[in-house]
Amino acid sequence: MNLQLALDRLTRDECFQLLKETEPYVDWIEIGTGVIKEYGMEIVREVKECYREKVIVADMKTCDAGTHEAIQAFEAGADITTVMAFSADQTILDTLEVAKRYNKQIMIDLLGVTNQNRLIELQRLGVNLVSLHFGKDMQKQGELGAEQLAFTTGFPDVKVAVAGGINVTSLPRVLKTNPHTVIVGSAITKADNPKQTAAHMKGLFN
Ligand SMILES: O=C(CO)[C@H](O)[C@H](O)COP(=O)(O)O
Repeated sequence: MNLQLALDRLTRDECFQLLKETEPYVDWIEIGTGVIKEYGMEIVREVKECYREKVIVADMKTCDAGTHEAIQAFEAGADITTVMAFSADQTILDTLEVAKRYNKQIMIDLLGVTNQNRLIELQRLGVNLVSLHFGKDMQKQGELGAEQLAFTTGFPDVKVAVAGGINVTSLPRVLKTNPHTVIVGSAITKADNPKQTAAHMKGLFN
């Protein structure tokens, strides 16, 4: 099981300071969508250069122009780039094709998808990595519940990453569902002691 640290709503310096402190406990590093919007692909390139042994996830949240955006992410050094599940099938197919060409991966973000039929379709298109994502704004009205966590049950061939306000309290409940990857952002990045929090959370994986 991987711990993916999501770097969102942070400056470049904050990203690198957080990585310096938490790197031993983190398996995958996500450059958040807002951080990419602020600093462009250059920050993906810089993080990969500093952390070559880590899996770098560029949270591009691509929903169109899939070929172009997947190439942008992989050329910058991302190992995985994200694509929204509601995108046209052609976008999903195009990004999968680019990933194959670069020997990299696509993570499909299920934000807003409530019908399992889309997951069936995605699997048929060749998708094998998804993120079960309870969005930042949805978190204002609740938290990732058992119903959302059960959404990918019955898809043993699909690797599932789980995201959305996961903290020290909710992590044990998430871990019980045996996800491939747990994505944690603010619980670590906004913690008084990010290093201690990352170490504690990673410790719960064992
Ligand atoms: O994709 C994201 C926001 O769009 C975040 O990466 C994801 O929600 C994890 O962050 P947090 O733990 O703060 O919710």
